[in-house]
Amino acid sequence: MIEAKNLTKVYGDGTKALDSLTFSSSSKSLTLLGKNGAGKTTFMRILSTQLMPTSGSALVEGYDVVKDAKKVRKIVSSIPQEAKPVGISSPYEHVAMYLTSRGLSISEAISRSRSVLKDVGLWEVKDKPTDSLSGGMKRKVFVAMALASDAEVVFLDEPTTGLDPLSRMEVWSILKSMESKLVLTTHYMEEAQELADELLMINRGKLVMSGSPSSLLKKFEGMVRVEGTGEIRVGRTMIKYVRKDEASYYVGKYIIKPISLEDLFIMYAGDQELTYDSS
Ligand SMILES: Nc1ncnc2c1ncn2[C@@H]1O[C@H](COP(=O)(O)OP(=O)(O)OP(=O)(O)O)[C@@H](O)[C@H]1O
Repeated sequence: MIEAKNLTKVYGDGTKALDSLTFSSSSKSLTLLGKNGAGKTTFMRILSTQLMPTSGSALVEGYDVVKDAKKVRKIVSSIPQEAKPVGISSPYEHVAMYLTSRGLSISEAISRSRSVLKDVGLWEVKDKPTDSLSGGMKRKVFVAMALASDAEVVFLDEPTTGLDPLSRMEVWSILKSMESKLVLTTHYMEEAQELADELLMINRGKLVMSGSPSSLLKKFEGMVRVEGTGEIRVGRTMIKYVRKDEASYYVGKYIIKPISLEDLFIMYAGDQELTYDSS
């Protein structure tokens, strides 16, 4: 269970990254969505005890992230967005050392590292210095660490950024097979669709909406997206949402796309108050 009550974070330079965020979730897999700078990483860092809130409270599995920080650290594993491997150490050393630092015996750490490195497809490069691996493979080292941790709650900040489409799908299937609860951030809407039981959308540190992908997409039920015309502007693209039975009018002249989480993002992640236009 993840709970936040009036959670606020003001950084030293006065930036208010979280603004009285109140939210609770008992989902197995929670995905945080929001524009760059919305406050997702700040929220994850507070939940995983890497950052102190300015005010308000947050609980992970019932433990307060400030008062019970040591207990929280025992049950969570966190892979930050900016995580960089130690270049001279191998994937195998990364995973095994991480596990021993979490209190596993050396023999347990060795056997679990071996099995996880096979699972994530890093077995053939397990003894190479991570410096010599590709960017995507380096990212997978951290996925392997999270997977191996067996933590009750695993926080992953943009876990598949930089991975090729096949590797990304492999990582999704690994994450789905994990028993741990997952809290992740992503800018890939297919990833959110694939992994999230529940979405939390944040804008300027405030909760915009939360719910299952299917319940949130009900807002667009019976509609399609038309690109090339309309009032909504995303960069140079003009968009509107019309009812499916009106779509035939646009066929051949405009691009018509089925509704996806991207549309939820377009409509709600920013500051604009947008409305459906079916004229
Ligand atoms: N150490 C810091 N000092 C000052 N401001 C910060 C610091 N870290 C983040 N911020 C600011 O806090 C706000 C929220 O940042 P945060 O990293 O939480 O956003 P985010 O939603 O994770 O963004 P992204 O999707 O780009 O990773 C932004 O305005 C950011 O510039």
